Amino acid sequence: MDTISTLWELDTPERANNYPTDSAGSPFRIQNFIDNEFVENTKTDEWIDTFNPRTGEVLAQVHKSTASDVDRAVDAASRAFPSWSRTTRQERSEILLRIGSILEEKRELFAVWESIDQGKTLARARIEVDRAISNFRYFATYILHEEGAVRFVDGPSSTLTYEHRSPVGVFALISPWNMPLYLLTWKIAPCLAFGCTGVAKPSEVTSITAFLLGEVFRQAKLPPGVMNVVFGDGPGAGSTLVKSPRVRGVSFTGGTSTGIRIRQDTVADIGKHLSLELGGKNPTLIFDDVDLAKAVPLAAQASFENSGQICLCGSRIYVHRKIYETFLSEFVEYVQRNYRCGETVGPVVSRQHYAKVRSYLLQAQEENARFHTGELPDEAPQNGYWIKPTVLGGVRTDSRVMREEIFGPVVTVCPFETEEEAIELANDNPNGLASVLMTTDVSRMRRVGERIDAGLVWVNCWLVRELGTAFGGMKVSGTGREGGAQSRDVFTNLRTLHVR
Ligand SMILES: NC(=O)C1=CN([C@@H]2O[C@H](COP(=O)(O)OP(=O)(O)OC[C@H]3O[C@@H](n4cnc5c(N)ncnc54)[C@H](O)[C@@H]3O)[C@@H](O)[C@H]2O)C=CC1
Ligand SMILES: O=C(O)/C=C/C=C(\O)C(=O)O
Repeated sequence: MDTISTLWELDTPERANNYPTDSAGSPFRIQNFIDNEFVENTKTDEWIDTFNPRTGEVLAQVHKSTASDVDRAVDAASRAFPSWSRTTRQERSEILLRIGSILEEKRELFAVWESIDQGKTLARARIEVDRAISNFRYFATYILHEEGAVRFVDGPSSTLTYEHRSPVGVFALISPWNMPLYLLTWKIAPCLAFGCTGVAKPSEVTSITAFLLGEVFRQAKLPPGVMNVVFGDGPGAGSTLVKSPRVRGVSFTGGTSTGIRIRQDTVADIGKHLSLELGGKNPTLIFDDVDLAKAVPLAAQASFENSGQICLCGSRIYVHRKIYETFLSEFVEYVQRNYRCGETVGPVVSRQHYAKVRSYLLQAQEENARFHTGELPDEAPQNGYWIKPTVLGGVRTDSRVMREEIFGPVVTVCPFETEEEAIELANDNPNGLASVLMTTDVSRMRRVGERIDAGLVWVNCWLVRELGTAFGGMKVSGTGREGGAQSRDVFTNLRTLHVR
């Protein structure tokens, strides 16, 4: 049996964990999905090892696509575009709904492999598969209810003026390793719904659920070539893909420096659509009127969900001086009790990422920061990439620890005196993705919320997502927005017709 057919049946942790190798003792291999077929490499036979973050052992090997593999996928997407772009909304909607239903039937399969591959808890993985299903269902129905603007212009010009949209063309859909299926489908669903075709390139660190997704497309009878998946590294496959002149748009989620690189690599192709969702160093502001019984769990969840590996996690907590000491002791106690490695907290994703997160903790130690809980992990990870949830105090505002995205289970806590100071501290950072504001004062919600430099301001909540609202960041956190009409703007070209 081929790999995909075997994997398709392994939908419990026990069965999946017992399939690390083929009969020859090698890790199983993840192949490109082009024109609805899982295909062999065209030029080389190079593979990238991926690791189980819980153990550090090799889990699978990912196809290291060459430029000719990428070209083959772009060819397929280009050939499929004319007919896919002419399908009716109803037809596209039905296919997207079928994809959603197959994903729902295979919910446990996807959750089990996402958890093994990325390290996240199974509970977290299930939430993310549900969200992937919603991504398809949301855009499948959005396109059926979309309305355009029409105006009758009186007077000498006397025209009927209306807006018409058409799909842009082939898209590069590039996603990171922290929420692999959830974020890739956030791109694939609108791409298909608005009539574009695509080449998806998931992170080489977590490719398994994207491989399984190919099988979902096949079973849903998505026409060949409409959505292709190439695997491989960023500087190789990813970069070739975004630079291809036949690729008319790029939707990217990942690190800020990679986003800047992609922007540089596409700057001369002026008409290429670009949507970049990048890093965050998000503030959580807690005022003295809050109920700590609610504020403490919310702050902990925003800090440590998915081991802090969500670009929306709150990594800088600022607390009003009046309640600072009480908040800190309750917060630390809550984190120690509820966020435990191996139970409610998974490892970080990779050895490289472990080293990165550790380097910030080392710096914190060298700068005499206080570890209220957590510790500097060993230099070499033992049996997986485990880092304890860590709460730091006394970190200088100009420290790299305070300024840069760590993207791990690490949060800083500092006091503030006034509302004005809280806003200044929140905005004193190059990033501007998300923020949390906790207060019961309704006028403060607006006064402060409307001045925070962040594309998303959650007031007394976190990670509440309504897929029709704009999603994205300010400052170095990105370019453009996605979600509902914003996704439509990414994936379509707009023309205005004046008809006399
Ligand atoms: N959404 C977010 O905010 C995320 C932020 N990060 C941050 O970025 C840091 C680096 O993590 P990486 O895994 O290296 O993220 P990355 O941004 O390099 O990887 C994201 C995706 O981009 C691809 N890629 C890399 N270089 C590319 C290029 N030149 N052209 C086209 N595609 C390219 C990768 O293969 C992957 O699919 C993390 O430590 C973390 O701080 C990482 C993942 C998600
Ligand atoms: O769309 C969401 O709900 C979450 C998005 C998270 C990211 O984009 C990220 O962590 O990179």
